Amino acid sequence: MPQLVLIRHGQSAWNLENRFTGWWDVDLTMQGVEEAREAGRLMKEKGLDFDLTFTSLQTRAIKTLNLALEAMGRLWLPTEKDWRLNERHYGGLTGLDKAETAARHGDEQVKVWRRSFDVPPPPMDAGSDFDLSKDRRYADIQVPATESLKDTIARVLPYFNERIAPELNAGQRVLISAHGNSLRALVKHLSNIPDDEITGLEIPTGKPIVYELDDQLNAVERYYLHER
Ligand SMILES: O=C(O)[C@H](O)COP(=O)(O)O
Repeated sequence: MPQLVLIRHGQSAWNLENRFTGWWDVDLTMQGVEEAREAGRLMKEKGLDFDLTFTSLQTRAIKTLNLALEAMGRLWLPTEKDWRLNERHYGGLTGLDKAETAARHGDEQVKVWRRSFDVPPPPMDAGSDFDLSKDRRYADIQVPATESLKDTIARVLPYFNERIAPELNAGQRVLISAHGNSLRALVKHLSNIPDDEITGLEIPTGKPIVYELDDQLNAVERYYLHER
Protein backbone atom coordinates (compact mmCIF):
# COMPACT_ATOMS: atom_id res chain seq x y z
CA MET A 1 0.00 0.00 0.00
CA PRO A 2 1.62 3.33 -1.05
CA GLN A 3 2.70 5.46 1.90
CA LEU A 4 2.84 9.25 1.81
CA VAL A 5 3.56 11.65 4.65
CA LEU A 6 2.95 15.40 4.44
CA ILE A 7 4.40 17.95 6.82
CA ARG A 8 3.82 21.69 6.99
CA HIS A 9 6.96 23.61 7.94
CA GLY A 10 7.47 24.48 11.62
CA GLN A 11 6.52 27.94 12.92
CA SER A 12 8.13 30.68 10.80
CA ALA A 13 9.17 34.19 11.84
CA TRP A 14 6.10 35.62 10.11
CA ASN A 15 3.73 32.97 11.48
CA LEU A 16 4.86 34.31 14.85
CA GLU A 17 4.52 37.97 13.77
CA ASN A 18 1.14 37.24 12.12
CA ARG A 19 2.20 38.60 8.72
CA PHE A 20 1.09 37.41 5.26
CA THR A 21 4.06 35.43 3.95
CA GLY A 22 3.34 33.53 0.72
CA TRP A 23 6.50 33.29 -1.38
CA TRP A 24 8.59 35.56 0.87
CA ASP A 25 11.44 33.48 2.22
CA VAL A 26 11.33 33.76 6.01
CA ASP A 27 13.20 31.45 8.36
CA LEU A 28 11.93 29.17 11.12
CA THR A 29 11.70 30.46 14.69
CA MET A 30 13.35 28.47 17.50
CA GLN A 31 9.91 26.97 18.15
CA GLY A 32 9.69 26.05 14.45
CA VAL A 33 13.09 24.33 14.64
CA GLU A 34 11.93 22.37 17.67
CA GLU A 35 8.64 21.41 15.96
CA ALA A 36 10.59 20.04 12.98
CA ARG A 37 12.95 18.02 15.19
CA GLU A 38 10.03 16.69 17.21
CA ALA A 39 8.28 15.63 13.98
CA GLY A 40 11.40 13.67 12.99
CA ARG A 41 11.67 12.04 16.41
CA LEU A 42 7.99 11.06 16.28
CA MET A 43 8.28 9.57 12.77
CA LYS A 44 11.30 7.53 13.87
CA GLU A 45 9.63 6.39 17.09
CA LYS A 46 6.53 5.29 15.15
CA GLY A 47 8.68 3.28 12.74
CA LEU A 48 8.12 5.42 9.63
CA ASP A 49 10.83 5.43 6.99
CA PHE A 50 11.18 6.97 3.52
CA ASP A 51 12.92 6.45 0.20
CA LEU A 52 12.37 9.85 -1.38
CA THR A 53 11.60 13.36 -0.19
CA PHE A 54 10.17 16.47 -1.85
CA THR A 55 10.04 20.10 -0.79
CA SER A 56 9.58 23.65 -2.07
CA LEU A 57 12.24 26.27 -2.85
CA GLN A 58 11.51 28.02 0.45
CA THR A 59 13.87 27.95 3.42
CA ARG A 60 11.22 27.18 6.05
CA ALA A 61 10.10 23.99 4.31
CA ILE A 62 13.62 22.89 3.31
CA LYS A 63 14.90 23.36 6.87
CA THR A 64 11.90 21.57 8.36
CA LEU A 65 12.59 18.63 6.07
CA ASN A 66 16.28 18.55 6.93
CA LEU A 67 15.76 18.89 10.69
CA ALA A 68 13.17 16.10 10.66
CA LEU A 69 15.41 13.87 8.51
CA GLU A 70 18.37 14.58 10.80
CA ALA A 71 16.33 13.46 13.81
CA MET A 72 15.54 10.25 11.87
CA GLY A 73 19.17 9.63 10.82
CA ARG A 74 18.02 10.05 7.20
CA LEU A 75 19.70 13.27 6.03
CA TRP A 76 21.22 11.22 3.22
CA LEU A 77 17.87 10.56 1.52
CA PRO A 78 17.38 12.12 -1.95
CA THR A 79 15.36 15.35 -2.05
CA GLU A 80 13.74 17.05 -5.03
CA LYS A 81 13.01 20.76 -4.59
CA ASP A 82 10.47 22.48 -6.81
CA TRP A 83 8.76 25.88 -6.84
CA ARG A 84 5.45 24.16 -7.53
CA LEU A 85 5.36 23.08 -3.85
CA ASN A 86 5.82 26.71 -2.71
CA GLU A 87 3.24 28.43 -0.52
CA ARG A 88 0.36 30.17 -2.32
CA HIS A 89 1.60 33.64 -3.47
CA TYR A 90 0.00 36.26 -1.24
CA GLY A 91 0.22 39.07 -3.82
CA GLY A 92 0.00 42.63 -2.53
CA LEU A 93 -0.77 41.39 1.00
CA THR A 94 2.75 39.93 1.36
CA GLY A 95 4.49 41.41 4.40
CA LEU A 96 1.35 43.02 5.87
CA ASP A 97 0.14 42.32 9.39
CA LYS A 98 -2.96 40.08 9.24
CA ALA A 99 -4.75 41.81 12.13
CA GLU A 100 -4.00 45.34 10.85
CA THR A 101 -5.23 44.32 7.39
CA ALA A 102 -8.46 43.04 8.93
CA ALA A 103 -8.86 46.31 10.88
CA ARG A 104 -8.42 48.28 7.63
CA HIS A 105 -10.43 46.14 5.18
CA GLY A 106 -12.76 44.23 7.53
CA ASP A 107 -12.69 40.63 8.75
CA GLU A 108 -14.95 39.42 5.93
CA GLN A 109 -12.70 40.76 3.17
CA VAL A 110 -9.60 39.28 4.79
CA LYS A 111 -11.40 35.97 5.19
CA VAL A 112 -12.17 36.00 1.45
CA TRP A 113 -8.52 36.73 0.63
CA ARG A 114 -7.28 34.03 3.00
CA ARG A 115 -9.85 31.28 2.59
CA SER A 116 -11.97 31.68 -0.54
CA PHE A 117 -11.35 29.00 -3.12
CA ASP A 118 -10.87 31.15 -6.21
CA VAL A 119 -10.60 34.84 -5.23
CA PRO A 120 -6.92 35.84 -5.25
CA PRO A 121 -5.58 38.66 -3.04
CA PRO A 122 -4.79 41.94 -4.88
CA PRO A 123 -1.71 41.52 -7.11
CA MET A 124 1.76 42.53 -5.97
CA ASP A 125 3.10 45.68 -7.63
CA ALA A 126 6.20 45.07 -9.76
CA GLY A 127 9.22 46.43 -7.90
CA SER A 128 7.56 46.02 -4.48
CA ASP A 129 9.96 45.25 -1.61
CA PHE A 130 8.68 41.68 -1.74
CA ASP A 131 8.91 41.21 -5.52
CA LEU A 132 10.83 37.95 -6.17
CA SER A 133 10.73 38.03 -9.96
CA LYS A 134 14.50 38.68 -10.09
CA ASP A 135 15.39 36.02 -7.51
CA ARG A 136 17.82 33.56 -9.09
CA ARG A 137 15.91 30.51 -7.90
CA TYR A 138 12.96 31.59 -10.05
CA ALA A 139 15.01 32.49 -13.14
CA ASP A 140 13.20 29.91 -15.31
CA ILE A 141 9.64 30.77 -14.37
CA GLN A 142 7.17 33.62 -14.37
CA VAL A 143 6.72 34.48 -10.69
CA PRO A 144 2.97 34.96 -10.08
CA ALA A 145 1.70 38.39 -8.97
CA THR A 146 -0.89 36.68 -6.72
CA GLU A 147 -2.56 33.27 -6.35
CA SER A 148 -5.88 31.90 -5.10
CA LEU A 149 -6.07 28.36 -3.73
CA LYS A 150 -7.42 27.35 -7.14
CA ASP A 151 -4.31 28.82 -8.83
CA THR A 152 -2.12 26.99 -6.31
CA ILE A 153 -3.84 23.70 -7.07
CA ALA A 154 -3.26 24.33 -10.78
CA ARG A 155 0.52 24.06 -10.28
CA VAL A 156 0.75 21.68 -7.29
CA LEU A 157 -1.37 18.93 -8.85
CA PRO A 158 0.45 18.59 -12.19
CA TYR A 159 3.70 18.43 -10.22
CA PHE A 160 2.29 15.73 -7.95
CA ASN A 161 1.01 13.75 -10.92
CA GLU A 162 4.24 14.08 -12.94
CA ARG A 163 6.90 13.69 -10.27
CA ILE A 164 5.46 12.17 -7.10
CA ALA A 165 2.61 9.83 -8.10
CA PRO A 166 4.87 7.63 -10.31
CA GLU A 167 7.26 7.16 -7.38
CA LEU A 168 4.41 6.18 -5.06
CA ASN A 169 3.13 3.76 -7.67
CA ALA A 170 6.60 2.25 -7.90
CA GLY A 171 6.52 1.54 -4.15
CA GLN A 172 8.68 4.44 -2.97
CA ARG A 173 7.86 5.78 0.49
CA VAL A 174 7.54 9.55 0.15
CA LEU A 175 7.79 12.50 2.55
CA ILE A 176 6.71 15.98 1.38
CA SER A 177 7.60 19.10 3.37
CA ALA A 178 5.62 22.09 2.19
CA HIS A 179 3.20 24.85 3.20
CA GLY A 180 -0.33 25.43 4.52
CA ASN A 181 -1.87 26.08 1.12
CA SER A 182 0.26 23.86 -1.12
CA LEU A 183 -0.61 21.03 1.28
CA ARG A 184 -4.30 22.02 1.23
CA ALA A 185 -4.10 21.54 -2.53
CA LEU A 186 -2.72 18.02 -2.08
CA VAL A 187 -5.13 17.02 0.69
CA LYS A 188 -8.05 18.28 -1.42
CA HIS A 189 -6.96 16.03 -4.27
CA LEU A 190 -6.04 12.92 -2.28
CA SER A 191 -9.07 13.03 0.02
CA ASN A 192 -11.45 14.26 -2.69
CA ILE A 193 -12.65 17.26 -0.66
CA PRO A 194 -15.11 19.63 -2.41
CA ASP A 195 -14.07 23.24 -3.25
CA ASP A 196 -16.25 24.82 -0.56
CA GLU A 197 -15.03 22.48 2.20
CA ILE A 198 -11.28 22.51 1.64
CA THR A 199 -10.92 26.13 2.71
CA GLY A 200 -12.13 25.14 6.22
CA LEU A 201 -9.24 22.71 6.65
CA GLU A 202 -6.47 24.19 8.82
CA ILE A 203 -3.12 22.40 8.72
CA PRO A 204 -0.98 22.92 11.86
CA THR A 205 2.79 23.53 11.65
CA GLY A 206 5.16 20.62 12.16
CA LYS A 207 2.61 17.80 12.54
CA PRO A 208 3.13 14.86 10.15
CA ILE A 209 -0.01 13.81 8.26
CA VAL A 210 0.05 10.14 7.24
CA TYR A 211 -1.73 8.93 4.11
CA GLU A 212 -2.35 5.28 3.41
CA LEU A 213 -3.29 5.11 -0.27
CA ASP A 214 -4.86 2.53 -2.52
CA ASP A 215 -3.32 1.56 -5.87
CA GLN A 216 -5.16 4.44 -7.60
CA LEU A 217 -3.62 6.74 -4.96
CA ASN A 218 -6.95 7.50 -3.33
CA ALA A 219 -6.88 7.96 0.43
CA VAL A 220 -7.76 4.86 2.42
CA GLU A 221 -6.79 6.64 5.63
CA ARG A 222 -5.49 10.09 6.59
CA TYR A 223 -4.41 10.86 10.14
CA TYR A 224 -2.11 13.01 12.23
CA LEU A 225 0.75 10.86 13.45
CA HIS A 226 0.73 12.36 16.96
CA GLU A 227 -2.89 11.23 17.39
CA ARG A 228 -2.07 7.53 16.93
O1 LIG B 1 1.59 32.52 3.75
C1 LIG B 1 1.18 32.68 4.91
O2 LIG B 1 0.99 33.78 5.44
C2 LIG B 1 0.90 31.44 5.76
O3 LIG B 1 1.87 30.53 5.60
C3 LIG B 1 -0.44 30.83 5.43
O4 LIG B 1 -1.36 31.83 5.53
P1 LIG B 1 -2.93 31.59 5.66
O5 LIG B 1 -3.19 30.93 6.99
O6 LIG B 1 -3.47 32.99 5.64
O7 LIG B 1 -3.36 30.76 4.49
